[in-house]
Amino acid sequence: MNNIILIGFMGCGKTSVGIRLSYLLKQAMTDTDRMIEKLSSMTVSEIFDKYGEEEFRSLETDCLRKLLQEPDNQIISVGGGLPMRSENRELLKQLGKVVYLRVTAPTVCERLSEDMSRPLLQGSNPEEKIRELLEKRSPIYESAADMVIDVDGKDFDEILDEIVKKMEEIKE
Ligand SMILES: Nc1ncnc2c1ncn2[C@@H]1O[C@H](COP(=O)(O)OP(=O)(O)O)[C@@H](O)[C@H]1O
Ligand SMILES: O=C(O)C1=C[C@@H](OP(=O)(O)O)[C@@H](O)[C@H](O)C1
Ligand SMILES: [Mg+2]
Repeated sequence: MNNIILIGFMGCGKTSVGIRLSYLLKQAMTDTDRMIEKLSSMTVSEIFDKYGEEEFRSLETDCLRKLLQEPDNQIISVGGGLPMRSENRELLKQLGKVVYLRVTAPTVCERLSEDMSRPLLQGSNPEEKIRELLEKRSPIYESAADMVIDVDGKDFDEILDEIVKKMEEIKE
């Protein structure tokens, strides 16, 4: 399929870049977190609290299977942990081109230190958790990606420009 899928760590900008890319390219947009919240009538935090992370991961897999049945040419932003399941990485490949928005820990800390909506960062030492998780996940994001965009210090327009240019390059 020809979707564009945005992956990367929490706070790298998947959802906000996805919205802007969808507007720029005039393509529909789906965010898997929002899709799960809509289908379950619960927030991501409520799902983690009530059913735990594994159940949330299964809902993410369900989302990808549903997206395979939906119209093509969408922008899809996924949750930061979704590519950790190998089954999900296979589904992402089938769905389209995977764009990894690569971010460093200091930028994530700056953006998310006050944020209460990400259950995995609600412990006593979010900075340490961010560094730990980022180190563990980075090689997996890289292995799942068709292209990598470094996002630190870049504004949305710069990131969109890079994505569009690199998409054209890999089409040729
Ligand atoms: N390139 C950027 N420049 C400035 N702020 C950004 C950038 N990308 C994301 N943000 C901000 O960081 C926060 C997290 O972004 P979000 O799109 O929710 O990330 P993700 O979906 O990857 O977790 C939001 O407040 C968003 O506005
Ligand atoms: O990295 C993760 O495991 C998660 C990332 C979140 O999405 P964002 O990456 O959009 O913040 C959301 O899916 C959930 O809180 C778990
Ligand atoms: Mg998001």
